[in-house]
Amino acid sequence: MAEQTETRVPTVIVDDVHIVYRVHGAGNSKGSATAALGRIISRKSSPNVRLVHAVRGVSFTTYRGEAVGLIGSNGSGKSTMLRAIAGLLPPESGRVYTDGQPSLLGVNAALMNDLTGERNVILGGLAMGMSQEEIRERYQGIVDFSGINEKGDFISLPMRTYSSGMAARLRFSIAAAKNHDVLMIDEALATGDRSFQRRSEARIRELRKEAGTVFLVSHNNKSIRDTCDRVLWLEKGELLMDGPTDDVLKAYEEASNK
Ligand SMILES: Nc1ncnc2c1ncn2[C@@H]1O[C@H](COP(=O)(O)OP(=O)(O)OP(=O)(O)O)[C@@H](O)[C@H]1O
Repeated sequence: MAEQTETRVPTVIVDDVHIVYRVHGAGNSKGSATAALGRIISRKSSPNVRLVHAVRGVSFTTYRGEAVGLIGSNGSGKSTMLRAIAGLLPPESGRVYTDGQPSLLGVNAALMNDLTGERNVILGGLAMGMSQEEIRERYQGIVDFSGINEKGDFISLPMRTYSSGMAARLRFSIAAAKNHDVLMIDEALATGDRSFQRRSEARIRELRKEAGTVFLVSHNNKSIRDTCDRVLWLEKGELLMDGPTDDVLKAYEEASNK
């Protein structure tokens, strides 16, 4: 067997990435369907398209076993960056390389509100590529981890009857049931209560040990401090700082207190 080496294995390489949103119908004039069709045929862009340059020339590399926090004020480009890593947004220029398929776990992850929690666990598992067998094996673990049934049999009720915290907990539990190459969590921890936050932080540490890279977007500096060893600070779409958690949070806290 090959000897254990100290080489670091890259999981995500972001190389000078720019991301631009095109917002249609941003002007005052109304757009009709025929006008839009005419523009498609003539290949002219709409006069009312506004460009939002959300990420501006960001580069970094992450490695296996790292937990990386993304911080920055509202609208600084954190969620956009994660969506680009997940392959959901094409960069305007630059490249994103990933080892394996990254999974994005947002508080808005698509679960079906009219279906029961139970059905959503099964659908979520299938969507992540788990087999029926694996889902059956892990089902009880997912429900127990989420704590949804602590106050009664909620798992057999439709998701729309859940509080936003309960729904977020179930989303996290489904996603955390699988070992991910790259797991990205957008504010998921902020919504659970204290004991769930502790459980999910512990699970993030486990996921890290199981070889993946974890990204965490959060406005809660304590969550970042407790889970991440490296932090990227984005501001106005630019990478302002990239370094050890304590150094970056110190600079960030100083800047926000000004
Ligand atoms: N779908 C979209 N269409 C157009 N512009 C968008 C869209 N989503 C985000 N933006 C813009 O891109 C910029 C970055 O937004 P993003 O959501 O990535 O920021 P964020 O750092 O995650 O913010 P927050 O901390 O508030 O969640 C903002 O200027 C925002 O207005």
